[in-house]
Amino acid sequence: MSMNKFMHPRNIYKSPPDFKQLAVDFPEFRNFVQLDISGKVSLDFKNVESLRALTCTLLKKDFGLDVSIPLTKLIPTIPLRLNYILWIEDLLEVFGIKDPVRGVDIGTGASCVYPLLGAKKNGWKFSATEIDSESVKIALENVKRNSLDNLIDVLEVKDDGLIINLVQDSEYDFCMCNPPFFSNKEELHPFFKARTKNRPHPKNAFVASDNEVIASGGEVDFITKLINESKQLKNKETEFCQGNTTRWGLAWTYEEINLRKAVDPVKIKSNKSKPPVTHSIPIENMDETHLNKVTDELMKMFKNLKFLCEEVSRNKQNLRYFVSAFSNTWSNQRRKRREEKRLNNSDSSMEENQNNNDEETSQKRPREPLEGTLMKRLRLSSNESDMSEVFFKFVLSVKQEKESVVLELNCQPETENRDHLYQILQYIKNNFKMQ
Ligand SMILES: C[S@@+](CC[C@H](N)C(=O)[O-])C[C@H]1O[C@@H](n2cnc3c(N)ncnc32)[C@H](O)[C@@H]1O
Repeated sequence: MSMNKFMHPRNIYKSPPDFKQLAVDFPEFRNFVQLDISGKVSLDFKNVESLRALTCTLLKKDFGLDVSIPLTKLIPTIPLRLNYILWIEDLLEVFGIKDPVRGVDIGTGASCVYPLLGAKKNGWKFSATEIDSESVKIALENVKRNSLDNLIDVLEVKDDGLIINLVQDSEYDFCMCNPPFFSNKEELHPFFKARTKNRPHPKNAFVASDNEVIASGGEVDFITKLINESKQLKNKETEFCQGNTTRWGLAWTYEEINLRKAVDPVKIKSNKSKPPVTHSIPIENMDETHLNKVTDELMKMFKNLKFLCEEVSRNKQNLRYFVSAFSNTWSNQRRKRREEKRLNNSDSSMEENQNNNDEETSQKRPREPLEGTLMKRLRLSSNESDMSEVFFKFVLSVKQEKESVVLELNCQPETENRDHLYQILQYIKNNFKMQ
């Protein structure tokens, strides 16, 4: 739950749910928790039934929703789904749209989670589309069980258009979508889309039917199709859309309105109070390739430092990344190198000793320092291997200016440490070599 600080400021799950209290209050949840000898209650996130129990219990406790989802269908993570609803609330506020609000949810799934949340929490009306007939049936039952059929229409659709048929004769204030993320079965592997092999293993079990998460062309084609359809509907009432798989949100409008006024998930994460740490790399005869050359060099450096680097946004003049470090791999580099060199030397002479069984040489080397050296090596390697917890996280912007590329580093509030930021920038300055 260390990622909770990334959540929307109004997300009630910024403080993790109290599993103990949930187990006391909800017997159906109690069956899935473990109690250790210290009295701590935990949940096995790798178990799909436990995840379903958590989802259904949170929906019941926090929204009064009674939802049933078969284990063969996508089990929505409620804190993330709530994030998107809150984001839409913010966008509607920017547009000045108040009751009655009417939206479309494309691919609502068996849970019908977004319409149920939006209708119950805010009284929004929804047209919820779904291509999978089994999911449509279950979604309809979920809507009915919660007496929300006056607000939510679940529509079974064909794969012949996402909103084009829907929006022909009705008006909507927004259109949202959590698209099928993958384009084929191979992509279901957790590392397929990872930009680095260092990405930690997912902590949660993943279950969904193939149709729910696979569509020809994956999320990019799905959203491209949606954008193209929305262009055709430009003068109709399509205001914005959200596409989301890995917590990325995409919103657009044809109105003269600055969507940035709404809560920007990236802005939430960056540190607004302190200015970024910056460094300017002078470039002679700047052209459009230089920005990429600089970022390529930075990525190589970050790979050496075992950082996890995720691109957040990209345009011709500006690239932005979230960078996570899992231990301090950047400071005292010279000392670490010296240490390693010394270890290597001592290792090779130790091998020589063993191979040659040269009594004289072995007598020259006392035992004590050797043990000390081995211990140091253990400490170094254990420092570097734990990828499960983020040690330090920052935002890196790489901006092309007239005769330079400017780097801006900014702390993420949850691991705020300006010293780390200065040290990492110093490491970059010391090691940056433009090819
Ligand atoms: C990733 S799931 C999202 C389900 C749910 N909205 C959620 O967030 O948990 C994508 C859903 O889109 C549906 N889908 C795929 N193609 C579609 C299409 N052309 N029109 C409507 N729904 C579609 C899938 O069946 C699946 O239920």
